[in-house]
Amino acid sequence: MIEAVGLTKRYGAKTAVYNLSFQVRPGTVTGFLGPNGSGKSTTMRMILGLDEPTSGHVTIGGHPFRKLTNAPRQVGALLDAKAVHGGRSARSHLMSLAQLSGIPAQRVDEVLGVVGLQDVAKRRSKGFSLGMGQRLGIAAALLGDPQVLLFDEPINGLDPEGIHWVRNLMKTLAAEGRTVFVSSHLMSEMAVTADHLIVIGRGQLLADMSVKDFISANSADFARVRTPQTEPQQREKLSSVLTEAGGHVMTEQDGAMRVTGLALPRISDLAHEADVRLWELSPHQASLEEAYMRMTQGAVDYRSTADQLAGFQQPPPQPGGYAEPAAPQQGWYAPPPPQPGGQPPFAGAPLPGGPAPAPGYATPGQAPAPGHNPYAAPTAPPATPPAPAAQPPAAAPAPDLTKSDSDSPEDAR
Ligand SMILES: Nc1ncnc2c1ncn2[C@@H]1O[C@H](COP(=O)(O)OP(=O)(O)OP(=O)(O)O)[C@@H](O)[C@H]1O
Repeated sequence: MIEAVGLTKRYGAKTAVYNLSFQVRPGTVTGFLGPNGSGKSTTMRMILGLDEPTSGHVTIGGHPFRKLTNAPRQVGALLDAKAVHGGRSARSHLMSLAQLSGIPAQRVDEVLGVVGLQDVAKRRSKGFSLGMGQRLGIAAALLGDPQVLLFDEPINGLDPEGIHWVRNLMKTLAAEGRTVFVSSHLMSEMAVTADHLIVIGRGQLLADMSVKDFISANSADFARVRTPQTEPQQREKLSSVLTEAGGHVMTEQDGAMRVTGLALPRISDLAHEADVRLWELSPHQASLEEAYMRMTQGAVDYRSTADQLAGFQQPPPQPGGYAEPAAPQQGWYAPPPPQPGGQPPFAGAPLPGGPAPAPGYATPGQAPAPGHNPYAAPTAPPATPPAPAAQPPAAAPAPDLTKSDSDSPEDAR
């Protein structure tokens, strides 16, 4: 088991990870999710003893990584697939790692087979594609047949077949009782790979829950209902009627109502009885990706200016309910409001910008709901979220045991 307690890492004025506490248990795939720059790699480096926490601590099987005896046999990691001497063949790279840890040569051939690189084992890795490099990195992580495995964005650069393979590999490793901790910024991928999720934003814990709980909290069907924008009293009237009838009504950023607990025909009948005109009544299912984006929207460091203009830069969710928009905006899924002449005002991709986090989640600066994380006692986060670094990150290198001054052809054995 991996256990982090109050883990904090500062690089000068930049707080990369703040007061992070979680457990990663054996026998499950735990997804580590967060937007770019949220602190996933920094956390993984601290787990692997490559970065020293500013405060707090993290252990593997009860011990700090650096205190583990023959660590490569206990913990395997893929942090940076490019941390390979390009002049060496895949086999030679793995052989050098194996020899450093007293692992027999036979195991090198085994893992080459597991990752499907046996036919290119003698080719120099500098000619490898991104996907082949990822496979070689995964082979290196598996070399010591460790009980604990960490993978930082393992599906980067893989084709669909490769992604499918990584997904199954993670599940198989977990089914063997191993602890599997895998980072990603793709909720959709983690939903089909992981059993448990740890979500961070700006270095802070946003959620720690099973994928099952995440799905049940976020996949509910709902109806999107819109009344004429010019007549807000119609919306108020319908909202009261729907609530009285047992529906749950929330207001989306663009002023539409998100209604759960009532079937569409019933909503239509109630609107008709209340003499309220509808501009939209449509069925929807909240997507996991949407829920994840909503959860992390206040914690995204890097965002396209085009996205900001288009409305990604919404105000953070309001505690206890959906934010009331200052002015009607385009919704996530909805077709544009009817225009004179029937022309949509603009065409474009659906825009996030959304409602409050689902129950059980924390907004940045809050601890997640109790019951999900044993450490989730309310904490006092920094008054303002840590600002993005002025400089691009100077990522600490993964341990590269393969560096050599030689780049001779003999290396490609
Ligand atoms: N050595 C360093 N010196 C200064 N700042 C750093 C250093 N390493 C990371 N950071 C900063 O810490 C923050 C977290 O970075 P980290 O690489 O851990 O995020 P991440 O979630 O892994 O991002 P990504 O998904 O883009 O890989 C970033 O703002 C980054 O700029």
